[in-house]
Amino acid sequence: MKDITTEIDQIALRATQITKSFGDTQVLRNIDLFLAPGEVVALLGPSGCGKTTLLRIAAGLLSASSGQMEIAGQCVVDGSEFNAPPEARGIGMVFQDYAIWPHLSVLDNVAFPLRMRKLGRSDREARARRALDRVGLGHLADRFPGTLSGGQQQRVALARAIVAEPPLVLFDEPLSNLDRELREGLALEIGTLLRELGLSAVYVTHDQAEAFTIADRVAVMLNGEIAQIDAPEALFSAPKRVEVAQFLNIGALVDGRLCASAGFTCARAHLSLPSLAGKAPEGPARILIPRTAIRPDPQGELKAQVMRCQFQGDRYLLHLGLNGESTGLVCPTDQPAAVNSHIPLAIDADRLRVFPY
Ligand SMILES: Nc1ncnc2c1ncn2[C@@H]1O[C@H](COP(=O)(O)OP(=O)(O)OP(=O)(O)O)[C@@H](O)[C@H]1O
Repeated sequence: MKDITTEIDQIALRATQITKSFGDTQVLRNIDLFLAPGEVVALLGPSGCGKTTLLRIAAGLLSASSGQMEIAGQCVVDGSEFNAPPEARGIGMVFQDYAIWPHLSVLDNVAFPLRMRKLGRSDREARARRALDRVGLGHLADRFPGTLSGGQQQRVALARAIVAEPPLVLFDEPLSNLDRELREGLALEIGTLLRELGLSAVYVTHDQAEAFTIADRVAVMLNGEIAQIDAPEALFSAPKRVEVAQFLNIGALVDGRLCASAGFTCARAHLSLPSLAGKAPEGPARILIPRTAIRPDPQGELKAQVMRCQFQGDRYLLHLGLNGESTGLVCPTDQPAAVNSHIPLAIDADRLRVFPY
């Protein structure tokens, strides 16, 4: 492997201009990605956007068509010619299907990466027990995987991935085979564990809540590109592209016009927002009204139509539309509202985003 000794402590992963094509189809387009040590980045995107392909290139399970990649200062990918094998990368991996060996005990499964590194038996076992304790499975060390639940098997895979405290752990939709409640709990635990151990990780998921629970930064992948990478709060408050706002379902997108005197107007939605004057060049524009920017107000400037009124036990959630079209806007209330009635909403102009065409 080519050894790049400079910056070894500053880089967990650096991908530069990675591309991947299968035949004539390009599935990754010029991916740049940087992870500092101890950082957790989620790759979030719809099915087919290239998340798993990028992760498999980082794991050494797939070669890139072009570009470079370094892990902990070592070059592991250089164009299509050089692709270091997975075992030479020193990374931990957790997959959707657990990938633990049924013929080995839980303890031996977890100790396996240490055996590959030729550690002595007592040292291996002590470290494997510590890793199992960390994931709450110390009492199951002597059991075999076939006797464990799905959630427990995934904890074994997690313990095995962290036992050698690798410079990078790769997760490929690790929770998607588990039921929702278990998923939420385990996502929180994985996030906490990674932070306690100071491990760097790339975490592939198509579940927003999971990505936001686990990651310091979330890379939204669309159509083979990283459309935006930011902290979860920044993605919501300042999506850089319409497509990112749409994918994250942040709120309603309204098409209209911006002009210097009148601000933003949309005749179809009977909407006029003078405060947006000067926020972007004059001309056709699209604004994003985030869910967090609206609240019911009798004097409100936006008249939204109630498309659905959903009882949620402790409150009602109104699903709102404009001109008979669903918008993605929702509004919690204490009182139910009739479907097709109109409610006035006040808009917090500071939270609006303008996307010029
Ligand atoms: N070995 C392959 N040969 C041809 N095309 C492939 C191959 N592997 C993946 N693809 C295609 O590359 C694209 C990206 O696939 P990838 O599995 O990376 O997507 P993904 O974002 O992880 O989706 P999902 O969330 O459904 O797993 C898809 O269109 C897929 O069909």
